[in-house]
Amino acid sequence: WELARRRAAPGTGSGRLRSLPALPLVGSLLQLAGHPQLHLRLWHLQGRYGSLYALWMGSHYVVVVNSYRHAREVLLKKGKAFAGRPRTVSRQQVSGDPLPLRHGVRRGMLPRKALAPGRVRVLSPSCLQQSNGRGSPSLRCPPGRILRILRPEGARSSPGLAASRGLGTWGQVTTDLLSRGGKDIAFASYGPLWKFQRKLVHTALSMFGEGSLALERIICREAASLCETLSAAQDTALDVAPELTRAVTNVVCSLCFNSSYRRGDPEFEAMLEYSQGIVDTVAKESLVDIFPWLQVSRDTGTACSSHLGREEGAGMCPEGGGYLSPPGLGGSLPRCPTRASILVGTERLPGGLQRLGRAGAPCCNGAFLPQIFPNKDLALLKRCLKVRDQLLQQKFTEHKVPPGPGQGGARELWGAGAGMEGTVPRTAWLTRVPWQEAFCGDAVRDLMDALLQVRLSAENSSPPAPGLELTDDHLLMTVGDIFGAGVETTTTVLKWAVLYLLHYPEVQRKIQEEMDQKIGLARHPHLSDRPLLPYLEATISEVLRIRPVSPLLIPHVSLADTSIGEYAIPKGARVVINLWSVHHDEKEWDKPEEFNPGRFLDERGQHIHSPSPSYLPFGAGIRVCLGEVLAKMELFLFLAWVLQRFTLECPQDQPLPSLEGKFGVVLQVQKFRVKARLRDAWRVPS
Ligand code: HEM
Repeated sequence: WELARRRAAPGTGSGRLRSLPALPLVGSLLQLAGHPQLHLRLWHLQGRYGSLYALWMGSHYVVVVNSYRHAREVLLKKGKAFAGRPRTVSRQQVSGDPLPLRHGVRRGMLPRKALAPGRVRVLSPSCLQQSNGRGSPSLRCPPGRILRILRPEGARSSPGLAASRGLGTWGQVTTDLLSRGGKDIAFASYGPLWKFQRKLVHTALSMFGEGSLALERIICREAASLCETLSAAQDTALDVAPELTRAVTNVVCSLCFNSSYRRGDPEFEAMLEYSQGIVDTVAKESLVDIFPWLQVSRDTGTACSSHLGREEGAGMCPEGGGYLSPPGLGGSLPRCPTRASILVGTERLPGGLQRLGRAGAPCCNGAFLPQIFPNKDLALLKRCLKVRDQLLQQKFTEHKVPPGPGQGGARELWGAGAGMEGTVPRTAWLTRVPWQEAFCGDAVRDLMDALLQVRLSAENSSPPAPGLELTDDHLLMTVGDIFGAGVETTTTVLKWAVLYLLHYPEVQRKIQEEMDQKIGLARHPHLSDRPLLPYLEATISEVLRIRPVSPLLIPHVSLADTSIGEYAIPKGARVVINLWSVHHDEKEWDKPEEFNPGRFLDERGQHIHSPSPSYLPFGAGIRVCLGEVLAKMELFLFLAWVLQRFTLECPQDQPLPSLEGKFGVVLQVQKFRVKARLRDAWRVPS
């Protein structure tokens, strides 16, 4: 206990934010422990610390925002200053100076073969220790080659020091794995590349989706298929979760890959499984995120596109901690004794330079602490990501090589479903036919095509725009993001909506009455019916309020010294917006615990409006959800189609399912079954 101390929050006097007590190393973990619902714990803590307070997650300084006033300041007024995301590694280009070494060997003692050009090399932490803090760690390489070592942002020396400074930006191991170190949109740091990716997806979404009849047709096709399934399972207790997931997945799949799944497709089953694994493990502020050195590297590396399929370049995959053996190298890579290798093969740099080395992302964290604690969550996540990456890679390759006349494209070459249970197809064939030649940019059918086309035009324009270099990883992670962010969120909101309709049959009746009056039975609902169905719209809004699918948004990070209210917020602080608190604030909402769609309607019940500005289900400002329009289209059409035909009921022999969520990367619904009864008007008279 003598070691116990209160860490001082930054700022002075009245400008100092109240902070939960914190112990060295573990931070405020003891105050948060034992409560699986982090958003509720943070909500309750307001009683003692006020609506804006700080805490320590291990060495991370975290500011918790529980009120709309402060959320608005973070997201809207100072959106740019708070637009960062937690990161594990940063890219630091090497200068030419020798690496200052604290322990271990000096530069001259590095194995010579490790620096030989054109060779794959793996340096182990035992021979290369971290910098002692004097600038970027660097090594002088043979001419024309650059050795690059990545370190966590802000980590100047040891994690201990970072912790004592209090603002260590030791990052989210799980989200870094998920996004290959932030090469996606959701977890990428604010910067020109992130802006570029966001703009690309935004344009592609408007091209293929939002507002276009094509997307409405896709959603309606899936809604019809969902209704068929409900019809076939009529009067039995059905787990609707996989059906809703399939419907939403198919919309996103059509958008991203111009393809969809039938019921029972093994690829779809694999996808369901890996998605659940990711939801169960990512971004729960699990121990491995707080203490990255808790992870164990195993040989379960995920396929990293920048190394797969290249004749040159191989080594340890940064994401998975495993080794990749590319064609020609025969898998005979040296192993790092501590399995925390940091260097991998070569990578092209603009200007013909070759870059050697890539951090074993979270594996090394620049700290090279012994990795001795097994971590089940992490192992599960890596397994799931491996499957996801194989799938993404397969789709990616298919898009690069579209089917020629009489060909089934890449899928035919490798066989349908290839890659899911086996290994990712090697790209030896691709190296013979450069994708740039095979890719048919004229027929842009989906998001993947659109991204490839941008990439192609960027490659053709010389010199490439600085800082806007889209690698294969960026493309894959961007599409992966749309999948990750687009499927789980929308499906979860649909599940919550069904659950609330079971609890509130009078709400369901009112929606159906409204539909009967305004649409009738002679036609299907369309998007243009939205203004005609305000009660359905209000119900969707109330579901999004009472059970925000992303109760803590995605953590933001301050990019400069700034402030919230009168409190100083230092650069690098993580800012968590507790959307649960914002949506359940009694000062903003009348009886916030009550499910009452009517609160979103005007006095005449004909127009939808929010009674309080304290409503941010999609976030706001610079980092606002990219799929808000698409998600709202899906929620409206799926619910309208189902409720036009079916009445949803709780199976007689079962109690009403719980309305309590399970905190995770989304606020999950507990498993439940539902009976979909065909409404009388739809029954064919016998
Ligand atoms: C009902 C469904 C959805 C809800 C409630 C939702 C909510 C959110 C929230 C709260 C954020 C975080 C904002 C922040 O950190 O400040 C977010 C980010 C994001 N969402 Fe959604 N989302 C939904 C559906 C979608 C869909 C369908 C897509 C894709 C088409 C999507 C793509 C994204 C992306 C890419 C981000 C990251 C934006 C960035 O960091 O710049 N979301 N979403």
